[in-house]
Amino acid sequence: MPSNVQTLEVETGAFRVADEGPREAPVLVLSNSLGTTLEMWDAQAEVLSQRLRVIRYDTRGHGGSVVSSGPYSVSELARDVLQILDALGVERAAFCGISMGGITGLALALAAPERLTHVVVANSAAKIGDAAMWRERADLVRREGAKAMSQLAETAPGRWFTPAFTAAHPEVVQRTQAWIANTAPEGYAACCDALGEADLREPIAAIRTPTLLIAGEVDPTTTVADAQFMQAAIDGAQLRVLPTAHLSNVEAAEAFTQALADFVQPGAAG
Ligand SMILES: O=C(O)CC1=CCC(=O)O1
Repeated sequence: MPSNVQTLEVETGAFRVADEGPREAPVLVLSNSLGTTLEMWDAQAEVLSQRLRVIRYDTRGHGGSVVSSGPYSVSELARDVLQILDALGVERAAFCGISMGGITGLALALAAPERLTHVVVANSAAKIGDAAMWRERADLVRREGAKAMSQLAETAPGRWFTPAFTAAHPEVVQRTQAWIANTAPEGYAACCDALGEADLREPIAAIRTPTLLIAGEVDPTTTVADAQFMQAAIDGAQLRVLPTAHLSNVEAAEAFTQALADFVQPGAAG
């Protein structure tokens, strides 16, 4: 469970932020995936906030953060991160994002490399899916509202987890389904707009921030091949593949936390 949760009012809106761990420690920012909230990072925050200052936030359109009307863009999502860091007086941080959070990390590493010590891009891609699919999903959610969010929640386990994990951990899976079911339709749709428009396949070659890519072996959405493409494009990027589907930080929480700690600050996971 997150502690020290606050609503931060910044120029670009109000953001629900949890800020945990020693004030003077190096900072790690955690950024959620589409249809989830900062609670998705509970397992990582619990361990890593022993030695790092862990700042997590609900992405625009999600959880308790601002739901402005769309379309959003990944540049806008990256700008929100900078506003949050500015408001908290943080000059430089390591950034770890999953899926939508991962492509936000790529945009951040391109727009403001001087603010990042490391970037971890999990279960993501330089281009996620295709524009037509995201347009269809955004249209459906805008048309059907809460009914579409319930449908997306019902089908989420098939995208997010392996069948074995879903069968073994129904209570964890149900908790994640509640996040998406409760996401504001316009916030969700506006993030789909951002994903449909984002194509960083060429720009990422300019990234010089130390980069770790994490992929899920059987992720149906952002594949190992997507991660290998990024690894080939980004100088020195490392790649870890975990035995998971899309939400690798939930499905393989311990291994994910260890990989993140080993990269950002060896010893931070004990
Ligand atoms: O479709 C999903 O739910 C998976 C996903 C795609 C982008 C993201 O952040 O999550």
